[in-house]
Amino acid sequence: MAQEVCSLKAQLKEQEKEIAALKKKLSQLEKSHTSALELHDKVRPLTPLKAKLALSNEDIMRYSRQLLLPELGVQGQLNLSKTSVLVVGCGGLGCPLAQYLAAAGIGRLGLLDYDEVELSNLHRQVLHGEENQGQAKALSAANAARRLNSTVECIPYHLQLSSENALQLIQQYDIVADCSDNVPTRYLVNDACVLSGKPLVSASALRMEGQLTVYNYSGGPCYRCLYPVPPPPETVTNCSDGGVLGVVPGIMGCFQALEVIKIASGQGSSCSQQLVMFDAQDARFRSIKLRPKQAGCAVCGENPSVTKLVDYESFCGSAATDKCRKLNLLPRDQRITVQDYQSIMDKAVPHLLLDVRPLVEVEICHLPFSLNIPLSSLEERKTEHIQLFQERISQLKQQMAGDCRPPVYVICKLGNDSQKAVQVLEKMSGSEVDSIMVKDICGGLMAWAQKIDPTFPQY
Ligand SMILES: Nc1ncnc2c1ncn2[C@@H]1O[C@H](COP(=O)(O)OP(=O)(O)OP(=O)(O)O)[C@@H](O)[C@H]1O
Ligand SMILES: [Zn+2]
Repeated sequence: MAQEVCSLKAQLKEQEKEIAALKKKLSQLEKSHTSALELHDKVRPLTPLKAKLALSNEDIMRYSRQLLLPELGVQGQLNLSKTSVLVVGCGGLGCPLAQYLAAAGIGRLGLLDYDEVELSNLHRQVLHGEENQGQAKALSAANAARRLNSTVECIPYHLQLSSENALQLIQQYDIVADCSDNVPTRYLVNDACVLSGKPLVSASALRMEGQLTVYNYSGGPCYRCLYPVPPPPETVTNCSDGGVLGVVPGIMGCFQALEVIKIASGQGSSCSQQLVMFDAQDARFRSIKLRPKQAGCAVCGENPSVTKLVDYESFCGSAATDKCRKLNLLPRDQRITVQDYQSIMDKAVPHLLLDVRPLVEVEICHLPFSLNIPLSSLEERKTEHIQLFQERISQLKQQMAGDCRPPVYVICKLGNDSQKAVQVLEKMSGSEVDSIMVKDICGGLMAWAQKIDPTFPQY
């Protein structure tokens, strides 16, 4: 009887988890579906932007504080009203940028993003609110910008910028702002801007640092002039890996808005061939001169080899989204799934769970009984960590009957670092380490949260 009650309770718990996951999915689908009608999911030709000949009384009231600036004045304001800007990415940079461009009275704002709003976006993507979770970022940003200034024409594009649509889209705008977060998109936006002769105001933000420059403007270099070869994919970090303090993209997005406004109003930007770096730790901006436009540049040089858009994911060796950056370093038999690990836990099979994330992430959440040794410490063979690991293996051996190899399962956030850790452990010598059987848990803790335990925090 008691056994039956227990089993029913366990079944009920399982079904509750499934229901919670389904409810979440349903609400996200409903939100994006109801708003989908207004969204542009493909590129359509736009009607030309109507040029204002004079400011209305309402315009004068609304923009009075900036009209007073001799640097802007009435002509600058009229210039803003006839300028269109395409914002690529409505995330940490795109939100403040779009907010200030709308407030300043830019004529037309194209807001492009393939993604939907998530809770973890809200600390920095300030145009989106809690009620927008699950909604297309492009639409959420467009609605927020319209609330701020209904005279600005906002066009939401819920699509991924790609080699197929970039030229058609970018040709319809006067200025482009790159607010994306991945290398293939940066090259794509750059090449499309060079091929269509548009200035590109580009920024980035990570951890406590930001950068800004203006490409393809006033005879200055393009992105490829400076970075002809993409960086190795494993050296690139983004906000979901490295973290970012929300204010930092806030500052950099505002800075992008400033340069866009200066270009659009006619003052001009001084950031061509200039890289501005912001260090939030020291509260300091520094500026360095970049090399000039390169005659040998593949896209803007004298004999360009890139005359049309290419396959940027192959060129960079990485995906144009940060959603599927999954490495496959280990053979299948050296990896277990989160379901496999759940059954190991349920059956109480003796093993060691090694969590190789940095301590700061382990403090956010972790599975019970895991041993934390960050990947960097394993790579550097830090003596105290290796000793700790060996002690735990000895304990495990004592606990296990017979002479089979003690199993070590390695976990991280997404299943990339854990594979690297397996490779490091395999190369290690020493009697305790030699005898282990080490495997990686595919998809890491985020797969655990999605597939096994919906109450486990996703970060
Ligand atoms: N090729 C692309 N087409 C459309 N949108 C893009 C493209 N590449 C990147 N983006 C968008 O650019 C934005 C970058 O912003 P940011 O890095 O702040 O957001 P995020 O990807 O939501 O963050 P996180 O990495 O924390 O999940 C994202 O919303 C992303 O969807
Ligand atoms: Zn160039």
